[in-house]
Amino acid sequence: MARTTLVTLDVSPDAAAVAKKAAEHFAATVKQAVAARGMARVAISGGSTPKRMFAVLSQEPFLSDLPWDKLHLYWVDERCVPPSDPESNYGVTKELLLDKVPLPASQVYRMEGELDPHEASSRYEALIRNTFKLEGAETPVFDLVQLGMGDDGHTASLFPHTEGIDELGRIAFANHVPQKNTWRITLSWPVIIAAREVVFLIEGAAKTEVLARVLTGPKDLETLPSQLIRPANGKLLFLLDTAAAAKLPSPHGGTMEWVG
Ligand SMILES: O=C1O[C@H](COP(=O)(O)O)[C@@H](O)[C@H](O)[C@H]1O
Repeated sequence: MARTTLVTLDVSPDAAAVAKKAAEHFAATVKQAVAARGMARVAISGGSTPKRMFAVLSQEPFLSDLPWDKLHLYWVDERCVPPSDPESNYGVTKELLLDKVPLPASQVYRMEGELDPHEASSRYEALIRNTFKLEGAETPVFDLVQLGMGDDGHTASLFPHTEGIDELGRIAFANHVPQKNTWRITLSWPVIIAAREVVFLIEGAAKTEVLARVLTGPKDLETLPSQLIRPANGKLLFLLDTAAAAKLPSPHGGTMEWVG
């Protein structure tokens, strides 16, 4: 059955402005979760896009203003490399954010990219089960999941035409990505869409075409895994720069109904 998602397109003039918006949205969501439930559980992505946001979050006003002691930080996906590798999503976050803010190390839950990917993903699933105190087949509900999108339409480490697109039962799993000749560790899309708040951060001209195809083109989940992200709460936020938004029906921002 087709579902309608209310999509909010928030378009900023450049990448620096997107980073500021993303940091403000992160902070507001964390504070709201802490007020409601006493803690905030956030899953962040890697790649290049969130780097500027990490730098913004590591400075004032966020440095003093965020309830860092109540934040529990997880990852959406990880590359199969040690944390010291420049490709490590955790490593990048550590350098730009974690080393600069008073977030307790015991509340930072990284994916162990240095291990065998199957073992690492099983350990991550167990860690999520334990920290969320899940029972049976319960799905974890993150307060915020931040996503990026590759210029091939992938999100998290759900790449086009990979087996991970069909993974419904796991919380985290190892996905083989033949086009990159590598494995990745990733949350499954049913876990991502169960979050209370899901946001995509997307910028740059390399993403213009693919973003328009994801939001306005025919449904093709195998080719465009980002189309899997239709949150259970029926709403989805895109923080974009003008380059990425250029081929959308409302390139300056607004709302749209995404039916599929
Ligand atoms: O490989 C990845 O790519 C996406 C997008 O990355 P970007 O460099 O284009 O921002 C990212 O969201 C994902 O977490 C990452 O592992």
